[in-house]
Amino acid sequence: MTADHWQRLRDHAETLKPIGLRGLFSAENNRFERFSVSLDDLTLDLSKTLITEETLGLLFALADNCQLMARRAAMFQGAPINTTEDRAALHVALRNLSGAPMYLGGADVMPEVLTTLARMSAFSAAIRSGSLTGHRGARFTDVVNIGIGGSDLGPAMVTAALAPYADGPRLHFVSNVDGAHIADTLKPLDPATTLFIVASKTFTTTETMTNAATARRWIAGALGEEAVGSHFAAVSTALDKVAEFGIDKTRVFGFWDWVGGRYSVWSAIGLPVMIAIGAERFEAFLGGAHAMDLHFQQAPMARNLPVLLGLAGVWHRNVLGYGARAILPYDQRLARLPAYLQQLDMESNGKRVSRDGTAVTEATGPLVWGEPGTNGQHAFFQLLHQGTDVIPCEFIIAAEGHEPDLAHHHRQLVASCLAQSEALLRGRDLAEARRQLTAEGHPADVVEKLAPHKVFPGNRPSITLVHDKTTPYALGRLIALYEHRVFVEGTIWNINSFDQWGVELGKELACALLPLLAGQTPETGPGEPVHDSSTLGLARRLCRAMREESTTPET
Ligand SMILES: O=P(O)(O)OC[C@H]1O[C@](O)(CO)[C@@H](O)[C@@H]1O
Repeated sequence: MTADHWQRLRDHAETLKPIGLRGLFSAENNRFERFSVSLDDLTLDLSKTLITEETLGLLFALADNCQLMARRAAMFQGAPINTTEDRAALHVALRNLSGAPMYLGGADVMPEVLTTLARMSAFSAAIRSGSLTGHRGARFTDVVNIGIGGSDLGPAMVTAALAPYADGPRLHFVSNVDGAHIADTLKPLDPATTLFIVASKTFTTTETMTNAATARRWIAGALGEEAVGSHFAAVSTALDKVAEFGIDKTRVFGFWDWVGGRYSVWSAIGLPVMIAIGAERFEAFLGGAHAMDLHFQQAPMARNLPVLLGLAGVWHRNVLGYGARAILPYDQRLARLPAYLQQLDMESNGKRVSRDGTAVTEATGPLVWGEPGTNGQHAFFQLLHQGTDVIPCEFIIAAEGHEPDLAHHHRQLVASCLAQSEALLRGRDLAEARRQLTAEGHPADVVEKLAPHKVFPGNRPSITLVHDKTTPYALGRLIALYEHRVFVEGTIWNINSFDQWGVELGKELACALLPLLAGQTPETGPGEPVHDSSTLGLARRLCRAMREESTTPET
């Protein structure tokens, strides 16, 4: 019974709480050796979490009880584990560069995967070399990816992270339907040297279709309708819809319904990344993810990074009751990683019913948020250290930066990262605070007044991930680690991590509101308003101002 496993974990947690994290460190001086695990140069340090070997044993037993190994095998075997959409979740095939067969319903998907990859390589090489040009024969200097969610966050995050490896055209990403996004992006660009990639799995997403139509008008307006074909490419699973938009099929890169949007950066959705860094480095990125796939499949639980990271997440969420996790990359170029992981984690595991549709009995995905360190330290770390909620922090740091001339910056970055996790653990008690204030020469009354404010409770958990350098390979491996972590947690919670029904209702209601904002009277059902009075009131209020704005003559 899974309930017994939860109970054992909760009973065990009660025995650890009075000891606390600091207590564990005082009692054992080799926690780092015991609770950190590596895959090549990637080290996962769990020692600053409230765990012991017994904790891990209980978590492994829970994982066994939840059939983690069988579920993992089902994913790699292409079983339709996304049951509500009757689809496999076989994104791992996209980084299987060995080409060893991977089956979906008895058919090997690898030939198609490798063919698409080869087409992407040829296309990106032609753009990078300038052999494929715009309508007027000019080389493309700028590429604008139009997409949202998984069709934006992955390539945008990876392109920024791997900027030191970029030697192709400049990349831009437009996602928001707010006209400001595309307007600001296009302002400095020259239509003659700009290529658009319209990226949408479904090719129906309103934001993307609206932005794509605006981009199309921009090209047609500047270069003529006949130029459109030379300035657009598309990435989609809906090839018929792409054809309707008017993009030539030689410039369309497909992927498959067994690739979820938030798992798609490895597919043709990664085309902008390939254009920026070249096919060889893109393949290194895939190679890093593949190494993590093999590790996830082969390593025993006690050495398995995704299993350990996932179970630490479950321990924090369900047993210790922490509702959030902070993602803190000490790497400015990983600034979009928290946003990327928000979609990966929260769209996957923000669920309230089990796989069979019954209500879950345990809490599921936590709130995921974050910012790069050290900026976060000067903003929200106050709450992490002294707020009333405990938020487990996940620090990510490379041993080496990409700026050899600025090694002293990197030393400060590393020192800050380590100091934060140390401070969270260690804290500062009242006596220490008093001693410090006295040593600073404050009079006794000031010491008494200030000391409580200078207390840090400590005992706050954190996880640290370290690798040598954020190379394409290391980044691929890191993202795949987080993907599998989400899978491990979703398996323990017995939810479907691969659907996203929760995004639908808002989309439907937005469609229903559009006529109202265009000044039409909403239809009402028998005796019932279609919209609640707040939504209706706000819509009318906005509508009035919108019309006034649109009729205001330009000055
Ligand atoms: O690639 P598409 O089909 O435009 O979808 C974009 C995003 O929208 C979502 O469906 C959520 O609305 C995501 O799952 C997806 O990544």
